[in-house]
Amino acid sequence: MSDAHDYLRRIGGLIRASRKHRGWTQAQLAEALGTSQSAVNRIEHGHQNLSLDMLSRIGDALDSEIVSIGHTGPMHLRIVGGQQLSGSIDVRSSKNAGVALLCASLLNKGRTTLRKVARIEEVNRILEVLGSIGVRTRWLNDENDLEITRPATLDLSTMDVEAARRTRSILMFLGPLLHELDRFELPYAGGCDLGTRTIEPTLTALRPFGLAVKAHEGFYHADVDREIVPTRAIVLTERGDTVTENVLMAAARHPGVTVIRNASSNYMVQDLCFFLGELGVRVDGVGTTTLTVHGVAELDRAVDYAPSEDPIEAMSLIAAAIVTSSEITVCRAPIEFLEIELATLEEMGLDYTRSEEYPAANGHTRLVDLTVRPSTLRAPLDKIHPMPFPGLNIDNLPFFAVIAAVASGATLVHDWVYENRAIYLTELTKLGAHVKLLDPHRVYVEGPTHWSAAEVICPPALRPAVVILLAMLAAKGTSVLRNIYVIDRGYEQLAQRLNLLGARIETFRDL
Ligand SMILES: CC(=O)N[C@H]1[C@@H](OP(=O)(O)OP(=O)(O)OC[C@H]2O[C@@H](n3ccc(=O)[nH]c3=O)[C@H](O)[C@@H]2O)O[C@H](CO)[C@@H](O)[C@@H]1O
Ligand SMILES: C=C(OP(=O)(O)O)C(=O)O
Repeated sequence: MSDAHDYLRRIGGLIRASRKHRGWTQAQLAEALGTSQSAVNRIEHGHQNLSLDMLSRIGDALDSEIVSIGHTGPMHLRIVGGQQLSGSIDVRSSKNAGVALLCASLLNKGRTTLRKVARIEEVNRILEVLGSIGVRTRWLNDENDLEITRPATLDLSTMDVEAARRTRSILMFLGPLLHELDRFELPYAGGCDLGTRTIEPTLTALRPFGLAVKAHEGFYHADVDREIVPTRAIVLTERGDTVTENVLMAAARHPGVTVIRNASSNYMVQDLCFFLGELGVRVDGVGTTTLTVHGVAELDRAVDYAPSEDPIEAMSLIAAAIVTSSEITVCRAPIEFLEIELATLEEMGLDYTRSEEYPAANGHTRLVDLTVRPSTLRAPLDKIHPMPFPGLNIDNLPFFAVIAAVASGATLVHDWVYENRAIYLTELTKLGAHVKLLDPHRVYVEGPTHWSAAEVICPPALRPAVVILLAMLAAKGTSVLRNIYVIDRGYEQLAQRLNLLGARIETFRDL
């Protein structure tokens, strides 16, 4: 086969996958392009030469950047650091609520509309999985509103296993699926590589709903015994987010009252509770560690919900202002989920102001605009460590390493949660920081740092990768950050949005 034909065949495959992802037939795509169904068929099989104009029209019609770019090699960033940033930036909706709500849409026989969903790779993977099992999803506009319509019966045999394996969120199919399938399989979950991330608490917590899971050869094999229903409160062995969300989703369609104790009250869990409320499932105790769910056997409503802003993105932007010594206003920051972080930063000497509070589109979450100004920071007296909400968020902890690097003095950052995340923070030494790994859970950071530009490959964990990017923004000269898929998993157009604040970041791929 010639190179050109192979290339056309690969592009055709991408177009076909993209079209199916949108839930379109060849005829529908043909109509959108003003061509015939047989032409689309030829394109998808690589039997038709494609002009750049046609490729970009297909990209527009299918809303797929991959097609308009036409190749899929890893993406990298080239950063000219040392620029001062300025201006204001809106925080987008959260990755973690986005993926939870996509999974929760499976509970609803009616149409689900989610407003301003983060258009990130993690969401794309779940959309691919949903599309592959027969769920129709459609981006409605440039605002990232998303419509989800599930079929009466789901066909798991056609699941896009490759997409499923790339996200940890696939675990959140367990709760919704146990209501409609007696037996099913899900591939092992992926996500950030942070050392062993157990799923045992999830399996234990779903057992009272009759779910038994055996892990075997890359798949979780699930069996549901409908005779078994919860008879007492479900006590979580860990106050985890995913486990809490799974139990909430299982309880939502269990006709009766389910009490969940030691529940996470973190931001994505709260968004899920509010969404369930819109679906007709009352959840008492939102924001506390005891949730009482008044389940309803059949959920069938046209539901419209706007997940709230991402506290981790807000923290990332605050950290960007701090390390580049810039004045930035971070608008729409969910203050309730940033209070400990801000109190800690205030103690370190951060000069910032916050606006009056105003409600998020979900009507519940409290937002503020935060203006962060250049400050001279000192290391905190005590170690910095995360706790379940309302503590300092574990996903915000890595940002304290790069902030500690610009503060004078020594800071101990203690990540007791993950077996293998702190280790990635030592990559900051490549940019001139003094970061010492004391043991797998603790790093010692000595500042202030004289940053120097470097070339680094993204560690396989989202937040540490962003931390490296922030250090590159601070380092004078040109840095290169390779393989940024891991960042795109959780942030929407981060480089482009930082550029609007005055950063100089260019995206490129290997040829
Ligand atoms: C899609 C999503 O929402 N992902 C978030 C979710 O992942 P997720 O809920 O999947 O988090 P994990 O289940 O991996 O839990 C995090 C880690 O904390 C440990 N642990 C957790 C709670 C506890 O009370 N004791 C304890 O030891 C777990 O063993 C695990 O090692 O929560 C994590 C912790 O907030 C966040 O980093 C992730 O961004
Ligand atoms: C750990 C994270 O994500 P995930 O659970 O998707 O791996 C994160 O958001 O930092």
